[in-house]
Amino acid sequence: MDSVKVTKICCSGPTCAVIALKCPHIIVTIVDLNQARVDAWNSPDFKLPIYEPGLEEVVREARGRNLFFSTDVDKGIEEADLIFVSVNTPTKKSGVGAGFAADLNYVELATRRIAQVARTSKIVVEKSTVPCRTAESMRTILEANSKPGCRFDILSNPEFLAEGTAISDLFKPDRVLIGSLQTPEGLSACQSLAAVYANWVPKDRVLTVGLWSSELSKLAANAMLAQRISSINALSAICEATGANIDEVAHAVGYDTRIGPKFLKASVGFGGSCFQKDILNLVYLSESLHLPEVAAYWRQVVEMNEHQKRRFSKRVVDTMFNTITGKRIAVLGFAFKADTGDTRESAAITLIRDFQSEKAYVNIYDPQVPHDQIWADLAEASPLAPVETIQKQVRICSSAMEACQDAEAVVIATEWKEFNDIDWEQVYSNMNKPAFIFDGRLLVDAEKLRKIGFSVTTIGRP
Ligand SMILES: NC(=O)C1=CN([C@@H]2O[C@H](COP(=O)(O)OP(=O)(O)OC[C@H]3O[C@@H](n4cnc5c(N)ncnc54)[C@H](O)[C@@H]3O)[C@@H](O)[C@H]2O)C=CC1
Ligand SMILES: O=C(O)[C@H]1O[C@H](OP(=O)(O)OP(=O)(O)OC[C@H]2O[C@@H](n3ccc(=O)[nH]c3=O)[C@H](O)[C@@H]2O)[C@H](O)[C@@H](O)[C@@H]1O
Repeated sequence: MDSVKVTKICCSGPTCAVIALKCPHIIVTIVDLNQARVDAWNSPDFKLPIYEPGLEEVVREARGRNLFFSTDVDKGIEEADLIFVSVNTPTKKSGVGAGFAADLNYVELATRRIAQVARTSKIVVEKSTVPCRTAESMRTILEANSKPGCRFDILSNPEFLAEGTAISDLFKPDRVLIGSLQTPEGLSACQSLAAVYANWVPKDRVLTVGLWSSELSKLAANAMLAQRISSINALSAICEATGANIDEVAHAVGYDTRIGPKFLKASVGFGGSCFQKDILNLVYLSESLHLPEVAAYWRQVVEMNEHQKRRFSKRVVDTMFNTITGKRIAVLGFAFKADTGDTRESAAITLIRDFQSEKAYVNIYDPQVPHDQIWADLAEASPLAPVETIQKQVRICSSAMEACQDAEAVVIATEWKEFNDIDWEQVYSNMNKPAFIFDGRLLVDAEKLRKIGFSVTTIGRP
């Protein structure tokens, strides 16, 4: 069966901006219901809705050439041969599976829209991270609502990029995974999408597998990445209690080629929009399949992460003579990792909430996170606290130096490189004494800071 040559794509997000850049012969329209987001994508001065290194250059080159942004979802659907569904799939907050299951409402609404609007055959690509066998539901919805002569082929093509390195991940992916039904039509649709990636991804990096394997591989990859972090963080607690050094342990362990050195950095806890959500999704899936031991195994990865955050806040309080009431703490970094403005599930939010509940004053500085985002996150983290109370306890600062002024302690919550270049002597002279530093990211040179006079506490070191 001949595969369809894709000439028009409709989708959302950085992935499709890169497809447009690499495939000038394909018209790519990114559609989103959110007008403010689309306006930002289209803004004349390239004030894009997300901060992502390298993204602006991609959009500058392709926008208006073969890359377009629009809220006209229906037109986007109608004109495309291939549609990526990359809508949000957050953890459900209520109803069946609340707190664990993925909320598939947005995927279903987008799918129904495609069925309703399409007048010609389409390849529909599931890009969102979804539970195993979601493509089956999408196919049922599409087929039950399709117009005569219209056929839909569903593919799974999970996204593996990480925030902060999205553009380089997309330019040089470890692999592109495409799952399809193993029917002639399914395999042909798979070839159509593979041909798009072939414009810049070497053939041996495009893996084609069955639909369900592809869906599950995405959850599996995130679960195993997060599991490495929880493993190293669990070991960091043993280091603190024994005198071992977690960096040395990670280095020694990672030298084994079977284990490898990446993703073994101990931290105050992983954050981000996906690790927790996807593991909980896997936990729910396992429970639904009557596999309680499997569910418990994966759940522990998230529980260890919660434990790591709590352990860190407690160490701050313990070290500061068992009370931080009325003390000023500077929190450097609010994003869930460096090189992103994203704060979803950021460990900083939990730490600050803990400091607030100890009645400390908190100064926050992050080079990328907008101030109103910080306020919104803090309000959501403490729903019972009146806004005025939060505002009395917290100050958002526009530099690290300002945040550290008159503080008793500095907490490094995000590994922004610029925190290494801070004039620590100056910080020391501006702080109350004894001046404490708590490095939740293994970022700063503890010995150098001790020489200045700081009392330094680092994750995974005694
Ligand atoms: N953020 C990331 O780095 C990664 C995200 N993913 C997955 O990709 C999916 C999307 O994640 P994000 O981009 O972070 O979510 P997001 O919440 O930032 O963006 C989703 C967008 O979809 C739009 N939308 C919702 N329903 C729509 C509809 N019916 N029609 C058109 N637009 C609609 C929303 O307005 C929103 O702008 C999730 O399933 C996530 O797990 C996978 C890998 C990486
Ligand atoms: O599905 C997703 O959304 C994405 O989730 C992660 O990407 P992301 O969350 O953007 O960022 P990571 O670099 O994975 O970092 C996640 C968290 O783990 C922390 N981390 C990471 C690595 C490490 O060694 N130690 C550690 O604490 C980071 O600071 C951060 O808080 C995966 O790395 C991507 O492959 C995946 O596509």
